[in-house]
Amino acid sequence: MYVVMANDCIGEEVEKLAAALPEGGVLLLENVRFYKEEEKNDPEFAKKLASVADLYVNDAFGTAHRAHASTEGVTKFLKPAVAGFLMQKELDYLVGAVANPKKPFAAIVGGSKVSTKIGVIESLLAKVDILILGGGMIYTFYKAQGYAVGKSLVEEDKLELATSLIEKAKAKGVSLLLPTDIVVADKFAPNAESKIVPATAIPDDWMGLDIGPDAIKTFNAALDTTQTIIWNGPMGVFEFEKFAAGTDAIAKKLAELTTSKGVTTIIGGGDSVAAVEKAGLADKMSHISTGGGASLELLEGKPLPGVLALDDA
Ligand SMILES: Nc1ncnc2c1ncn2[C@@H]1O[C@H](COP(=O)(O)OP(=O)(O)O)[C@@H](O)[C@H]1O
Ligand SMILES: O=C(OP(=O)(O)O)[C@H](O)COP(=O)(O)O
Repeated sequence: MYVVMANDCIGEEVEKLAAALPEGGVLLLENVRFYKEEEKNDPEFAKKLASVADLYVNDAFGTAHRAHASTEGVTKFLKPAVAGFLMQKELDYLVGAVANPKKPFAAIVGGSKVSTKIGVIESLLAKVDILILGGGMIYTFYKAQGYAVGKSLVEEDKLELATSLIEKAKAKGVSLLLPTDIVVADKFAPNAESKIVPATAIPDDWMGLDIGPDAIKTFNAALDTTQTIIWNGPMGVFEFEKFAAGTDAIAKKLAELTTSKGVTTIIGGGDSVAAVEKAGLADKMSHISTGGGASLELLEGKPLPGVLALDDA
């Protein structure tokens, strides 16, 4: 196959290379973000990008939440403007499976802070049967319930929100599961001292960095009852080997449920994807999203400008 790369994404050289492209050839352009006009969604820049093409296929799901010149502006100058195969798969899973899931449907939400996941938790609460929480955000939930959390990560200004999310789950009949035990560390370091404690008995001067073995057992038993699972955010500080067990266990469970029971498993981008890839289980899941921010916005129910700009099929 004839593939050629240009040193720019607009201009004379690009025009010449495009004009000389043989049937079936590929012209790869330089990164559009080297121009500030890209992120500003400058119409003149979008027009220049469009000038060498006849139609537009957007397969960059990871940037679909951005209204930039190459994702949104360019669609005003090229028709048809359509989704590529990857974009279609991302939308089928993240919109389709979540809007119309095989039930029971569980969501696992982790990661560092509750503040960055409020939208996704609230949106999923309206759809799931089971909501499993892990990662750094759980200490805000524990503190809101009056537990001592030692030096664990807590967002003091989100305590009321945590209480209201627990109440919302109850009102909607969603089974909200918080870990019953925790792996605590004496410092935030890969070689920290660690021990397993009940979630209700985190000692002063220690911090929770992973979910414990009882929590893993309970979470696994809940996941065994499901048909669809969506996962966003690691269960602990998985970058440190010593605190990766909870995240690895969830990754293994999802892989097993997908292959042996045909459960639909969707990994929603960012660090959870990195964790699944690190565990070598990426090809076992039903869908691994290529967009961190984009998948989160979709799961929050926000429209993506890069998708809205495309023509209906
Ligand atoms: N108990 C914890 N304390 C502090 N940080 C945590 C804890 N559990 C997980 N994290 C951190 O959360 C980060 C991922 O959070 P986030 O960016 O919200 O997830 P994602 O990228 O999957 O959406 C990881 O770097 C991980 O180390
Ligand atoms: O890497 C990307 O997204 P991700 O880190 O959210 O997966 C995309 O390129 C979007 O990046 P941006 O947040 O700089 O627009």
